[in-house]
Amino acid sequence: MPEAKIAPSILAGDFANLEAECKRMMKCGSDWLHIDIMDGHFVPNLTIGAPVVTCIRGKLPKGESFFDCHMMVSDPERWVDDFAKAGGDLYCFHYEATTEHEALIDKIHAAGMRAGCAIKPKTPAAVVFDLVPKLDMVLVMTVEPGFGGQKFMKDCMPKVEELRSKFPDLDIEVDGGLSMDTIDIAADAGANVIVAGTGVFKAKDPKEAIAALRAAVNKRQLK
Ligand SMILES: O=C(CO)[C@@H](O)[C@H](O)COP(=O)(O)O
Ligand SMILES: [Fe+2]
Repeated sequence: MPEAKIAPSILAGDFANLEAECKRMMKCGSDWLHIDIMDGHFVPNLTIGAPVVTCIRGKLPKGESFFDCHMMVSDPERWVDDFAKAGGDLYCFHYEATTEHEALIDKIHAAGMRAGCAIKPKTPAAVVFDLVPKLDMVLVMTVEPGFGGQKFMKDCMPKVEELRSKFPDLDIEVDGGLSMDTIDIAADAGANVIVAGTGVFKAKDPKEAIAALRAAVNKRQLK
């Protein structure tokens, strides 16, 4: 299993102080910053677009911080070049949002980003099997996408187990409701990239929370 990566979701941070919030998470030991892009169409919520990511990137140089862009958008092809220019490192589109998966992955790679594919709770893991050789990451959603602060859906874990047993070296991300109460279940299933919004930003000590999430994933790797 690849190494643990902890990716705080800045959706749970203070949007009026994004620079400070991102830097705070980096100081607290985060590996990646998870940036939730919602278009009010693919999901019933609106967040930010490439102009805001460009501004954050201006404050956090490329190479020093990794932007994991979770694209909850219809027509994901449309934003690839904008997010590459904005400084995105990984462009994770939703399987459900397109029919041209391979072409989209090629486009993301041609733009210089890693390519991820996310599946919603009701989408079976098998849809991505043939895409995995081209993908850098699969994201198994553990809530219905659209909002932070929802309850972790344990019934998505068989999909993580299925993916991990078929693809031992794949980065498998889980997103939604991850905290110290749920991390062991996700880590045992085989997830190694952990998104946590509420679980980190609202923790008494975010640094401790990030370290504890990482320790839980690493403990599973030793089993
Ligand atoms: O993509 C999403 C929600 O759609 C997530 O990234 C959430 O923002 C994670 O927040 P918590 O569930 O950890 O509070
Ligand atoms: Fe997300």
